[in-house]
Amino acid sequence: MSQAPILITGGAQRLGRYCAERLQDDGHPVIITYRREREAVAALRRRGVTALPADFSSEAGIMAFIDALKAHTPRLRAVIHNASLREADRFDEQAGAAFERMFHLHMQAPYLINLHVQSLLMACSEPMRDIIHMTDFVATRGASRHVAYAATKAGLESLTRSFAALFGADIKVNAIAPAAIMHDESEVSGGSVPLRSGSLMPTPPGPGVIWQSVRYLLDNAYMTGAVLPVDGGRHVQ
Ligand SMILES: NC(=O)C1=CN([C@@H]2O[C@H](COP(=O)(O)OP(=O)(O)OC[C@H]3O[C@@H](n4cnc5c(N)ncnc54)[C@H](OP(=O)(O)O)[C@@H]3O)[C@@H](O)[C@H]2O)C=CC1
Ligand SMILES: Nc1nc2c(c(=O)[nH]1)N=C([C@H](O)[C@@H](O)CO)CN2
Repeated sequence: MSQAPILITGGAQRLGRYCAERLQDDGHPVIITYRREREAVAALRRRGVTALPADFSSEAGIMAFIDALKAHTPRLRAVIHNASLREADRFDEQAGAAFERMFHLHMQAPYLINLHVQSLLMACSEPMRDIIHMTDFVATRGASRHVAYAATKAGLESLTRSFAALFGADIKVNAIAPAAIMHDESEVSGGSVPLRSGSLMPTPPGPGVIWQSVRYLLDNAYMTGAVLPVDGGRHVQ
């Protein structure tokens, strides 16, 4: 039987795209989600990646994606919850809506998708099945200018531990908590000066360090409920 696919949400750019391409290079069938049709999505399709449209900014959008996913495949090897929106806090009438968007994306989507894909993961006959949550260093530390973002990422980190306990030995559930991995175009005005993340190590390292972490978690049969701090040492500063 051919290998079961690996789903990466928000896999059309940056970290998600890099990992989608490496997983495919390793022989895994890959499914990504995207919101906006564009050349990057077409290029991934040309490589043989399946691209499913999904907008996780509402419960209805999340449930519509789950239905589309179940119609597309009867089983999954892994789910990587990568889709994310890092909105700065607002102090106007839009503050609640911004929080709600990040709640839906960082917490409700992983929660509902995990509950509904349990049967797809259990239909995978390979030795291991995985869920990986992309959280953030600030989930633990907090962030004065991204309060809602950090709080919803902290919620995702809690979901990691809860789902690990719920799924036990059947499905491993782990998180990766990065810091300053790639330039965020909105933060680098003009030049290409690397972001100073305040970490002990030179930044930004690029997406390869996240790919190494994903590969490690997929291959390790004895890890669940863990959060890997891929942050250049910031968590000890
Ligand atoms: N980059 C970094 O240095 C760091 C990243 N992280 C985390 O790692 C992960 C990957 O980071 P990065 O590659 O920079 O992420 P991006 O900011 O590039 O976002 C990834 C994808 O999220 C998707 N997305 C955004 N909103 C929605 C939505 N409402 N519904 C569905 N999909 C949505 C987008 O898909 P599309 O554009 O196709 O619509 C986008 O391609 C994220 O979870 C991020 O929080 C954590 C710390 C540092
Ligand atoms: N969804 C995203 N989350 C995060 C990003 C990003 O680009 N998209 N970037 C970071 C980095 O830490 C960067 O902002 C450097 O400070 C955090 N999360």
